[in-house]
Amino acid sequence: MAVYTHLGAEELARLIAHYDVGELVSSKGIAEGVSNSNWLVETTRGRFILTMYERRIETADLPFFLGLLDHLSAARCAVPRTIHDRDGAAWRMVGDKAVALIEFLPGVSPSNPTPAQARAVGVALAQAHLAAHDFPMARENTLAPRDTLAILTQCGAAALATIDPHLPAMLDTGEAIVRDWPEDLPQSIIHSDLFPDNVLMLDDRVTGMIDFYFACTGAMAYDLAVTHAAWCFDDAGETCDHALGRALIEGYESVRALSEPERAALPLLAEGACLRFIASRAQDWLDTPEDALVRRKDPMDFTRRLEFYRANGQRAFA
Ligand SMILES: Nc1ncnc2c1ncn2[C@@H]1O[C@H](COP(=O)(O)OP(=O)(O)OP(=O)(O)O)[C@@H](O)[C@H]1O
Ligand SMILES: N[C@@H](CCO)C(=O)O
Repeated sequence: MAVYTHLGAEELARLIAHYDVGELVSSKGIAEGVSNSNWLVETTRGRFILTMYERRIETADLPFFLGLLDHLSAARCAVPRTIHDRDGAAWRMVGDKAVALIEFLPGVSPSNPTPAQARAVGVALAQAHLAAHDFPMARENTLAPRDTLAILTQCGAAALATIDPHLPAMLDTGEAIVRDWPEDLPQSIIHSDLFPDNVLMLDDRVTGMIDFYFACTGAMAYDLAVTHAAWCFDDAGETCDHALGRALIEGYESVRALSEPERAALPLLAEGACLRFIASRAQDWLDTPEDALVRRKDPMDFTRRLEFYRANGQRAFA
């Protein structure tokens, strides 16, 4: 369920007429995703994704997010471009909500990634990091470890314990991560949420990295660590698939070699990545009623990953 707003046929046709994309033929709400409303729109000229920004995304950030898509796709990265309207605008308002028309890319998100697919994702991520170097805009990471620790602190130990008795321990672990966090690693614009469901693939080829709505200025090795945590475990985070991890990093380094400090920092960066998903999932869990239509994501899937990185250090990446 991710169509929060009803868009009538006439309203949609009027909206599409602002773009040079032919006439509206059909439209279908897309079930996947939880943050925005998305439609697959077909016109006489092709297929497009129409996104309506519902919550969490500030309109003031849209020039950054949509400009980044255009910048990366112009550099031939596997990223959809934004379709601009006849006046050149990357987004329009429908009532009080911003909407953007995005290039449709073929492909499906892998549910059981193979090493060849993980390698291809590593390549695509490194290409995006290099291509984003000359993107002229910046955006602060609002989910850095100190922010995510603040989210957990705000939830409070008692509320966290209602999710799982082991969750409050993450408050102390989070303190340690914040204390040791490296601030001087090489930076670019990073995706920072490159889970398999944000990657479209055809066989072993990445056809699209999507959902750049957490993209920000940050350490490139942190983005690789996020991707490792997101791709290389079973859903519950109980087992790390080292072959996937090796393939991911090998693919990344085939385009951009990691420096020694980046390699040395990977375990801690991965802990910070886990902390970020523990915090956002815990907050969403507490904010979402049990009987809501949206399935709540379990923060404990990432406490297990975090503990794995803590216990294994560099061995997690061998
Ligand atoms: N450019 C695209 N080309 C093809 N399909 C797309 C594209 N963008 C999005 N989709 C489809 O729409 C679905 C939802 O998109 P997305 O994940 O961006 O939703 P969201 O609500 O913004 O994200 P989330 O809830 O994950 O933060 C994707 O799973 C994918 O199937
Ligand atoms: N990809 C994230 C959701 C976006 O913050 C998760 O799985 O928790």
